Amino acid sequence: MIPAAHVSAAIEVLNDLERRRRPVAEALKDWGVSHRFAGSKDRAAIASLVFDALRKRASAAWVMGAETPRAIMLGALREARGLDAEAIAALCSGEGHAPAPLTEEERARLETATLDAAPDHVRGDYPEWLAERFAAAFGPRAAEEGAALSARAPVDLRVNLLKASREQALEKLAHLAPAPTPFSPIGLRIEAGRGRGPALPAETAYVKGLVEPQDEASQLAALLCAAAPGEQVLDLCAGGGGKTLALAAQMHNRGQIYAHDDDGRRLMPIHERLERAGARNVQLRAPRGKADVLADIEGRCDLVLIDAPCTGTGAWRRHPDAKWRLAPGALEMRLKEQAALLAQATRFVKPGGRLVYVTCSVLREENEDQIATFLAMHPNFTALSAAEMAERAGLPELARFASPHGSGIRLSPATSGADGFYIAVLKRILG
Ligand SMILES: C[S@@+](CC[C@H](N)C(=O)[O-])C[C@H]1O[C@@H](n2cnc3c(N)ncnc32)[C@H](O)[C@@H]1O
Repeated sequence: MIPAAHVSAAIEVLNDLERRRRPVAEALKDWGVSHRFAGSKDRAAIASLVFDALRKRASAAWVMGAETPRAIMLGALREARGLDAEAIAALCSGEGHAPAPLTEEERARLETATLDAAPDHVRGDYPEWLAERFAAAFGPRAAEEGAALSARAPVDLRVNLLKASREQALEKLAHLAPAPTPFSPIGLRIEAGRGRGPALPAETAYVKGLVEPQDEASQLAALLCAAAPGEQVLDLCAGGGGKTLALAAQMHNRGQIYAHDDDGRRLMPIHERLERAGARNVQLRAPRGKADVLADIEGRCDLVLIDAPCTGTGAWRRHPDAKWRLAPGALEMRLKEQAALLAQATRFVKPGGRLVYVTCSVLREENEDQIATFLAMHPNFTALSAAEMAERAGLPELARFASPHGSGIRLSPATSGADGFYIAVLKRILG
């Protein structure tokens, strides 16, 4: 397929998404099934165009003065890919499988339209219903933060210290040109290209468990738990085990991690990941009907981690379709789940122990506000300052990311180059 045909195919997929309102991965898969002549490189090129269009949907539509899939794709070629009107016109020749030629208006808009008068949610490419919440979280930097959340994410890897040092992993992956991550002392970063990312599952360093894909912010969230060898740790929302594995390495396989999730299916990948990583201090505690599978660790944990279900607004670089599918009802639901999890977690923290609350959301309601409400209702817990959190983790430079809205640390692509994350460390007062 020629590049112009990729653009036509991307417009088709965007049409499908608009009509059927379903996840982008499903729409791309179906397109591949019904166009079997397209090879894997073509499919990757089309996916990349669709993702760019979703990243820049609002600004592209503003530039083009229309919200049709074609308008969004054309606008995104300019906004996400930096193509000028001439280059876009060359793609839209109308010949063969190329998109129809540009109309006069389309061409004029691509040549002259600007975002100067656009509201923040358009310049920052986030849904209008979140405009007030972004303003509350970021003030005058809302558009800048949104724009950073709509850029491509690099591929970050966490080096598994159970198996290798960062220097050794760097050497083994030298052909991918990784660089050390700026804040995580155990991270490697492979900058985002336009095509498919590195084929990690085929890398020996991955197969042998020397590295795990994990965004730097997620690595830092685990590091801020400051789990020590020998501790008793409950990972209450362990999911696929990203943080569990990071904690196991931090603890040098000593002590015990109990990995739980109320959706047992989510825990399934953990077995294979633990094996590959050589993590040996993890007990899975999957739900078993009505049984209280965590009863024996009540009041015994040095650390309880809540990697909470959230809106995922901080991870939009990786899931650009999710931002347009997110609905106010989902936020309400996540807020209730988070409050319930915080209350539930208190049962397991021993006096003097820590409760670490993490989200990949940038919204205050899910972060600082949630913690403020919790603290007001639980006077036996107190929040560590950002400086204390950073110091305890041996990462004093993270203190600069102290939240301006309350306790905890806030990371975001615009400020730290990593995904949007919020981390609060609460301590249970002795006695
Ligand atoms: C952000 S994900 C966890 C990601 C995981 N910790 C990692 O690092 O890969 C949130 C998880 O919380 C789980 N969850 C939601 N409500 C829960 C509850 N009430 N109790 C335990 N887990 C819950 C979800 O099933 C989901 O797997």
